Amino acid sequence: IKLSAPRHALPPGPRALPLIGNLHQWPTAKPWLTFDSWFKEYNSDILYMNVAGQHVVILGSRKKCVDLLDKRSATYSDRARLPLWVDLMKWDYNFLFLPYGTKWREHRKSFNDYFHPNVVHKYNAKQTRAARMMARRILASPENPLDHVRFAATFVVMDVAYGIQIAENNDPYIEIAESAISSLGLASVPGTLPADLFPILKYIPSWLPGAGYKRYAHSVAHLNHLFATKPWNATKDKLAKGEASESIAETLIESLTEGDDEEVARNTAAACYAGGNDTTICTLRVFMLAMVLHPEVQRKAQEELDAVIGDRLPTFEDREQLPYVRALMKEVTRWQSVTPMGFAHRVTEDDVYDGYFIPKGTLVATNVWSMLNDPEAYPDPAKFNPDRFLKDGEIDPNVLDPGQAAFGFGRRICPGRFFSADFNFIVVSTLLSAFNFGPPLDAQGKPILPEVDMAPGIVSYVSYLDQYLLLDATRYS
Ligand code: HEM
Repeated sequence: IKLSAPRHALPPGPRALPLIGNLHQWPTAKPWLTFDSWFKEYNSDILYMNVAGQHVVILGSRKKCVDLLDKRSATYSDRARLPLWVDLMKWDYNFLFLPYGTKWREHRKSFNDYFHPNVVHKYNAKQTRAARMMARRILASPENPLDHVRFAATFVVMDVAYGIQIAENNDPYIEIAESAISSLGLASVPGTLPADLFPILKYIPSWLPGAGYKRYAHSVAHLNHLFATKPWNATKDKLAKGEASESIAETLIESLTEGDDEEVARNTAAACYAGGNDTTICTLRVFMLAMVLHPEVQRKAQEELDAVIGDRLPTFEDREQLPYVRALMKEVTRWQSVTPMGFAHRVTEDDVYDGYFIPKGTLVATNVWSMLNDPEAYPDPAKFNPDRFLKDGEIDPNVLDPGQAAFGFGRRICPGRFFSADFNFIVVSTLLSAFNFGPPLDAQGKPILPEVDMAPGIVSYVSYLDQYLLLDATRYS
């Protein structure tokens, strides 16, 4: 007699209904907060939901993420099948969306060649130039500093990727890229769009009522195609004329040999903008929000900058001597994560973990917010407090670096994190050296403070910051 293997239970979670499972309970507004409360309610840092037939596991601790996504990465590194984004919107040039396999591996390897921690220093000169350009632009028109920060983040990425120096206004590449990127705002978390949950929907003809999103998806596909090809072809043309300046695209094009398929090379350059632009801008928005709300932190960072570098603007050589600024950046990453649910992985084999069954095809979401707000790792987690990372004036190695959760896990961990840390350092230290951030004042002279509100999205951003942010340039000389 063949005995069947003992059945393992699925992880705990809300009770499911027939057919739709937990679809009706899937949280849409700030899902990371709902999941955090469920971890407590079910007394478990691993939860299970069935979203209309799709298995979803939500992890709420770093240990669980490391155990599964790092240690079992051979089976936990796939991505959700996202037909709307990948097949219809043609986001597949961004390897974030590619399924685990040869094509993803080729893209990842090619990208790593240019973003490895040992090579990113090559971009420091371009990053410093962009930060200084930003400071000059703010000085010339301080009304909306966020625009200048966005410009700097975009300028540096286009310069590093293609050697293209974008125009100050109405740059054609940026118009294409921003329109395409904004389509990502359509969904809150991967798997929540109708066509992602029900792949059959992608076959609905776009003229049917209710299928407006499909028409929209076609227009995004066109923009995505233009974005992946236009700056790449422009670099090729310049190279042919001997006019190309140093860039990742230039090196990639030069290394292509007759008959090579250009796709991986072209997508490597395009992924710099696609992966890095919004995340960087949103992180810098969190920084500015924190400065408006916490003048005492701002003052402390400025005192450190003044003591270490005096009158000039900061450079990368100063970084080691600026522990408070480094701690401040860690706290920005932790306090309001711009990727509060990371980016879901998919399991490619049935698995058993901690006595629970995790079926093949499960989407594994990482509730990064819970990890970065864990009071054991970070006491009084809601408080913005860079000092939590310091001991005797130096970075305390015993406090968990928030980057250990904020940038994801395993083989899919963010490959742009070293570049991002460099750019954010030079922008933040330049801004703090040159400007004071503060809120506007009401008629009685009282500060009008912004709310801490992170809008849901694949990349979450601080809402309503613009009208609460004032800069004064009295520090600039
Ligand atoms: C504060 C800045 C950033 C944050 C918080 C961030 C966060 C993330 C996260 C959470 C993931 C998914 C990891 C996972 O699946 O476990 C990811 C993937 C990725 N990031 Fe970043 N990122 C940032 C900056 C950047 C930059 C500057 C670049 C490019 C220069 C970049 C390029 C990518 C790419 C290409 C992937 C896809 C990796 C893959 O699927 O194999 N990111 N990032």
